[in-house]
Amino acid sequence: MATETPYKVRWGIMATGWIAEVFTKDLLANPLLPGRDASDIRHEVVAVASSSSKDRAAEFIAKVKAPETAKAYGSYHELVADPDVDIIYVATPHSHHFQNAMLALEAGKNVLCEKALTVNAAQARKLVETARAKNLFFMEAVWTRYFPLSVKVRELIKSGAIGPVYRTVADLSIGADGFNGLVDFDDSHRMVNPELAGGALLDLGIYALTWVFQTLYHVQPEATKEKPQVVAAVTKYHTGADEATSILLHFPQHRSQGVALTSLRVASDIDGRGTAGAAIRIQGSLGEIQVLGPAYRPTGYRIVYKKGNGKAEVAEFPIPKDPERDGWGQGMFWEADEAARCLRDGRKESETLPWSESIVIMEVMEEALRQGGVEYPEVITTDVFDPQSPLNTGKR
Ligand SMILES: NC(=O)C1=CN([C@@H]2O[C@H](COP(=O)(O)OP(=O)(O)OC[C@H]3O[C@@H](n4cnc5c(N)ncnc54)[C@H](OP(=O)(O)O)[C@@H]3O)[C@@H](O)[C@H]2O)C=CC1
Ligand SMILES: O=C1OC[C@@H](O)[C@H](O)[C@H]1O
Repeated sequence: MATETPYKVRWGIMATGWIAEVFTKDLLANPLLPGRDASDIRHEVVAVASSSSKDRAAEFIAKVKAPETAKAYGSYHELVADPDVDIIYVATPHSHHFQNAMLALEAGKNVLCEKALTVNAAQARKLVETARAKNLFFMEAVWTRYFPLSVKVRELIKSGAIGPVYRTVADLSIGADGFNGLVDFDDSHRMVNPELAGGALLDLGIYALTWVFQTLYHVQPEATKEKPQVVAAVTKYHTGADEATSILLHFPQHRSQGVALTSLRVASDIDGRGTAGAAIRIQGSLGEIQVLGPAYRPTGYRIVYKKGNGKAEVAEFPIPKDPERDGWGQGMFWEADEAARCLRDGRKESETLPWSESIVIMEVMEEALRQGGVEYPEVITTDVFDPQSPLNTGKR
């Protein structure tokens, strides 16, 4: 039997922080491991750029054990100009995403951009317009959406397994109270620093919204797609960023409601052992799906039926670990595989997280932050692209 030659995608990594490392190691993990079985595509890391220095990019390449042939750049401008790069993974703080993703798109590069996609909806719309005009692939890197578990949950909902879904309650809260009025992040840290678009909602609440959206909005038929009405409660931290945000989402035509919660101080999983119960409950009239584990990296689910006599169906979804790469594997490779397949098939957006849905989610977050009076500086909220913005040149 003839074997298909895998489609090869050449990645350029923009930035060298925490998530850049996690994602790049996932790119380098064996795609054939059971549970992933991606025999049709291959990822290559061909270049890495750091706005700090070329040395930092070189250190990153060595640290993640990328091939020695990978090029190290000391600027984002050099990376986007590299003709050997097919797609750029933007791994800067969300304050930078608009300018950095525009830099790549304007240079004719496909883009996978970390969450939160942008700081506001106007920036997200501008990126989508640019990708469309330039016929480029563009996707928000909400990795959770591409987990086999998420795929299965969406299938269960569409098949009517728990009846019509009327409510989803989802929480991602990390228990980082400092017990001194502060939280466990310095004021300069991107989690709470308004200059880096800090705050619980854009960083963590987006995962709670991901569960509300993929269970209540994504599954709606196209003909009756309905944006939610939004009511939010926001507690501001002394830096001006939100430390806790709770959002009620109402889809009146579909008679459904979502509750998306996030907090830096309390925890979804207070003892780290799941004793507090599922942080995500997808509630239908015949039963409910309880998603286990953190909202960003769920580990399994339990389905409890109304007439189940107390019995629950439980399914676990382990993340494949690569024994040849120090047991590495975080589950970010599934989104990378989706990006690769989109490039191979000439698709410019992923059906799993279409451009229009990323924009609606940004609209919801913008509205919640507006209701809470959270404001960010002009340099990170503008939707005017400036290749020489300090966000692109790294001049901090
Ligand atoms: N999907 C997921 O699970 C996760 C996603 N994220 C997302 O990834 C993005 C980056 O987060 P994370 O990796 O934790 O952040 P880090 O602070 O660890 O890294 C960000 C990198 O961006 C570059 N950068 C450029 N300008 C600045 C600046 N002014 N301040 C700080 N860094 C700058 C730096 O790389 P260099 O100097 O090389 O240019 C830096 O190392 C965020 O949008 C976050 O929401 C984060 C964690 C998990
Ligand atoms: O995206 C994320 O997921 C994991 C969290 O720990 C992290 O703060 C966040 O950025």
